Amino acid sequence: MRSPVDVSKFEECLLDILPCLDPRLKMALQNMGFKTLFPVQLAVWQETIGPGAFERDLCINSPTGSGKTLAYALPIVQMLSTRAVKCLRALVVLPTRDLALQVKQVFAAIAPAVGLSVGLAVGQSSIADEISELIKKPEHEAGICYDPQDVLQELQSSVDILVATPGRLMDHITTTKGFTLEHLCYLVVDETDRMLREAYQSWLPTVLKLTRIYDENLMPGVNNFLPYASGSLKTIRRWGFKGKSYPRLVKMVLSATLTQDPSKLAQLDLHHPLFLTTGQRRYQLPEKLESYKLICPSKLKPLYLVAVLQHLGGEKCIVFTSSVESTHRLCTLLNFFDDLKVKIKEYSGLQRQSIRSKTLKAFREGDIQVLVSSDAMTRGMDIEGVRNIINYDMPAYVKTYVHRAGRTARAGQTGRCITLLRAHEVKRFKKLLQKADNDSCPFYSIPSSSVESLHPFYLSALEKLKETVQSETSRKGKVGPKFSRVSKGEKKSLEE
Ligand SMILES: Nc1ncnc2c1ncn2[C@@H]1O[C@H](COP(=O)(O)OP(=O)(O)OP(=O)(O)O)[C@@H](O)[C@H]1O
Repeated sequence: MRSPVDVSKFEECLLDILPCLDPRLKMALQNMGFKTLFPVQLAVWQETIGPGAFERDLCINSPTGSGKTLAYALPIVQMLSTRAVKCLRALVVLPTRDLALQVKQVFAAIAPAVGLSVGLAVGQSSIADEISELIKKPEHEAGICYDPQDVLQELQSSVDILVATPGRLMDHITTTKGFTLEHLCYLVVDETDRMLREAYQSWLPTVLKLTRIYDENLMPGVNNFLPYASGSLKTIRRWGFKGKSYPRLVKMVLSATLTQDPSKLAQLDLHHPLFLTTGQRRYQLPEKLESYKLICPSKLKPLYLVAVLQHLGGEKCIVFTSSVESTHRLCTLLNFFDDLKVKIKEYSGLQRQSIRSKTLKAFREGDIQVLVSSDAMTRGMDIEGVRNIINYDMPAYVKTYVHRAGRTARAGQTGRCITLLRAHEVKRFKKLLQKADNDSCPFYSIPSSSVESLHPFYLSALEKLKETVQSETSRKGKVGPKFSRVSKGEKKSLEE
């Protein structure tokens, strides 16, 4: 960790000259429209398929939109392409369903080219449906009675690679017959700093325990986690160097704001971790991102926002607020501005997953131009064509700024991030940006006439909002609108 690899020293590399790339994967990448590997992808390739040969665990800190997903997906798929027997060998864990779905799509674009299958465990469908996707049952002849124990022995994984959220992963670990991590070779923890912050039913210690040596004398109780880990195929892990088990579970941990705190990283039990980072700073903004600030009086913030949206003229845009409540209220209010000729929807952790997925699809396809979002959208989401980010509420931490702003200016594209500030926030915002090595944040200017002309519409929109809030309140029975029954703790995690 003390001698990091500087990813900024790497250049993009043409697929044609990338050493050792399986030609089937090259074709799959070309079908995705990719001609080169990005610097972080080349750096990881060197440490995995290249001379590094997966000998060390990798900690990858690289800006948003720099292509971290393919950086880990490609070497894993290439390594597994020679596997003889299908079983679960790679596990990728992410904090949210939408993010897991996105990562699964990247794997699904390359893995079938070499005969590998990818599964998803996120709770999007019923557990029964998910199990039938993940576990293959033996085919038996009708009319013959089989010993249930034998049937259990024959359950097999239908997937080689699994992309999961921690909650559903734990469900499968504890209850799904035939689901085993015994053969796992690769573990990826994406958005690591976010994943380490929450214990999620001890998913990480459980996964690590299940991938070490199963020796009841040395680890009493380990078999309690393995009620159904059976099957005729066995992966024998032995004691290796310094008491580590062999074959070793290779780990890759990544984020655009990866922690370097050893006490936090220690939870991952990394093997000679190698740190790959871009430049000197922990917080790095995308090269072609332009940051702007817009100072406005507190009461007139919605007006300034409407003026900015008009100014952007229907370009795809995400507006971030600080909570699920303000997301809902702001989105409702914006929709009362009749002459704002853009389609606006909300996206927050408080909505049902089906609604969120529908909104996301419409936004991806361009049927919605503006998404008002809580921090549920902050991390990882990759949506083509988002050219603008607006921080309606100033982010409290530089990390939040980095992830929010990082929804634009991805993959070398340009993008802008406009932050609405009240006068007293300006100084704090400047300090926050300095942590991301950004001293240049000019004022975003909109003609005062465009704000003034909105006043009459604003008053009537506010009136309508008041009525809506009242009717939502009475419909829900009690205090506030639809969030009234969510506890403070729950709200915090929903906002993430
Ligand atoms: N080699 C490549 N050539 C062209 N485009 C690429 C390549 N690799 C990745 N991309 C594109 O770059 C975009 C960003 O990739 P990805 O989502 O993996 O970034 P990230 O570093 O994980 O970002 P974040 O930190 O926000 O999660 C995606 O749209 C992806 O399709």
